Amino acid sequence: MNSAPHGPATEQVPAHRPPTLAELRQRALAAAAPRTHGAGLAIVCERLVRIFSADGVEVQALQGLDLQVDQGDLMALVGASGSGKSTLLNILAGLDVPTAGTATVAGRDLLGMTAKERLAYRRDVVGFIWQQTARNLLPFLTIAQNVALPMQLRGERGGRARSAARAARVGELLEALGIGELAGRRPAELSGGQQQRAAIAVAMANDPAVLLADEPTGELDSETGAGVFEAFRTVNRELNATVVIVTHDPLVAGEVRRTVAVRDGRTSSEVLRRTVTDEYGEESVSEREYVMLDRTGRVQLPAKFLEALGMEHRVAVDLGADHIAVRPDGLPGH
Ligand SMILES: Nc1ncnc2c1ncn2[C@@H]1O[C@H](COP(=O)(O)OP(=O)(O)OP(=O)(O)O)[C@@H](O)[C@H]1O
Repeated sequence: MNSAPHGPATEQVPAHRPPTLAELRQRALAAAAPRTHGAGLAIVCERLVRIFSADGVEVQALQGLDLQVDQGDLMALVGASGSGKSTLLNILAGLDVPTAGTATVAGRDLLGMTAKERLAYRRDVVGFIWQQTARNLLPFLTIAQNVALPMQLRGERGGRARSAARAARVGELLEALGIGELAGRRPAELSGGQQQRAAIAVAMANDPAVLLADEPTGELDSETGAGVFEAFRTVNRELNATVVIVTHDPLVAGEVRRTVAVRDGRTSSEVLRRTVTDEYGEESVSEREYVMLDRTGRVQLPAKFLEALGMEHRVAVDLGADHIAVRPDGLPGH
């Protein structure tokens, strides 16, 4: 998991001697120092809770979710149906407000915004792409007009120079997404994949810091979906957007550097991928699985690991020099 800088680092005191007064003072100062919380991070969620009440029944869609996303990251959020992915995405998009916890996107505190600030946040700081292709674009406007609309809604005056700059931005975005020649068409005259790429252009119109997408390839066949995913890669790489994609699509989840799994309203595990080059210059992708460690020291071990070793109820833990070993209870010698 990514670590956020939490104030000045303190020196570790060897276990065999008690800390000196100077060391204790240094620790106290470090603890009291203002936290550079969120520096270099596009998204920070801590103990995020969202409770829905429907027909007198309470549903805890998010149950203390923690998530940090680096600026410039391209990541996938996966998880079973009902695990809380869309609830999280709606909160990050400013469409819903959490019941408790903290959520910060591009330095904006999502719990402390006025209605006016929330509107500006949704227009300027985040871009959102829905699964339903028809929901992302206004059917009676051309693709170019759809992309220009968020810029016009900013309401900045500036006459001809401003209009020319907007038109140039529309052209650049459509070219970058490979649909420049479709600028004059209406959404119904585009394929599903082209509509989603146009939706990405609309979401990027005001140059948001974060792009959020809820199952953007869900209605597309895998080849078209791969093209749309490539468009996300382009805006991430060339337009510096941090991209978070909720997906069931194994193709998308397998292609991003980081995949975070949500289970029962919490982030439960994640996979980080990096390309490694061996001594013969051959490139391969190395994958490593991580689990979240919460403030009280709880970790949720991957179900497939527990099943593989038949672990349940109680496990034996041992402290090693640089690791903690978790073994099935009742192994001989443990
Ligand atoms: N507006 C709402 N009112 C009541 N309950 C809700 C509401 N929105 C979501 N829920 C509940 O919250 C839980 C999480 O739902 P959410 O849509 O976030 O899951 P999800 O992981 O996105 O699922 P899916 O993959 O099926 O879209 C579910 O139990 C859902 O029924």
